[in-house]
Amino acid sequence: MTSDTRQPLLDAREVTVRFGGLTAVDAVSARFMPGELVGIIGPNGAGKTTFFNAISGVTRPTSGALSVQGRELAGKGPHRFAAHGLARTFQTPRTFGDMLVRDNIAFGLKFAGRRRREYLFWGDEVGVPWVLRTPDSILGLIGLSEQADLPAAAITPSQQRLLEIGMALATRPRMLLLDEVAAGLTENEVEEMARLIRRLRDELDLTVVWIEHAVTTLLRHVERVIVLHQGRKIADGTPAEVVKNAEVIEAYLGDEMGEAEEHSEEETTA
Ligand SMILES: Nc1ncnc2c1ncn2[C@@H]1O[C@H](COP(=O)(O)OP(=O)(O)OP(=O)(O)O)[C@@H](O)[C@H]1O
Repeated sequence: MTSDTRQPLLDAREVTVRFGGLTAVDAVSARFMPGELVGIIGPNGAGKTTFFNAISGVTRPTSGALSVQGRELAGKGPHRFAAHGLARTFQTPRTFGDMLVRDNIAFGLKFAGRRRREYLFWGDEVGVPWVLRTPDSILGLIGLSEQADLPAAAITPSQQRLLEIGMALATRPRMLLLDEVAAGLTENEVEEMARLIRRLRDELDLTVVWIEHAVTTLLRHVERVIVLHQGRKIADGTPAEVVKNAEVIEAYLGDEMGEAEEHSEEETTA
């Protein structure tokens, strides 16, 4: 891999999270550069969500360092991470069911509006990309315009996931952490979701980190993938590199990886 001398948007160094005697995340280091689309995979219980929780301030790491755009944030709460441009989704969408879809987005925008001036990445309101300015423009971006006036509880599970992404975008982040946003979706919906994620990254110049169980889909859409196993990072590279990694095959073998390899070969020969 070529070395990148720019400042990472997020730099995790030797991050460890222990729950009693269990080490859920074991000295994981990873750098996320501006504009990158990175996947995180690993078997159940590998520590993916716990790592996400650590890098978004939801869980305080037992040890290790975390800097966001050069600012040291390990030990700070989720609001500080959000104020520095991180937004995330959760495995179970956290939308407000009684509120209208549009008002759920407005709630996120209110948070962005309260952010202290020094943390405004777009300089000022005028610099905010137009697609992130109003609830309706955000709903248009994620394809939920027609559902704007429905209570959030009335929309389908796949639309709930889109809404959660919309709420995260409303905070006008620089980095978007997606935790299994394709879980429970049909194959077509998963592909649409993947296309949306790429488009958001491209149009908004976001850094996106995406955990997903649908490994084959993930590997087709990300440029880099990190593999966790028993809390440790066992691989970090392009999808083509990772699917050939002996430790990954051993730890995470399965039809999924074989299938993914076939796809990545198809793509490189296409
Ligand atoms: N709050 C907690 N208290 C105690 N143990 C926890 C807690 N959260 C996670 N764990 C444990 O930490 C380990 C890593 O869990 P984590 O949810 O991060 O894995 P994961 O890779 O996201 O798994 P999955 O793919 O099933 O979502 C597991 O053994 C889990 O049981």
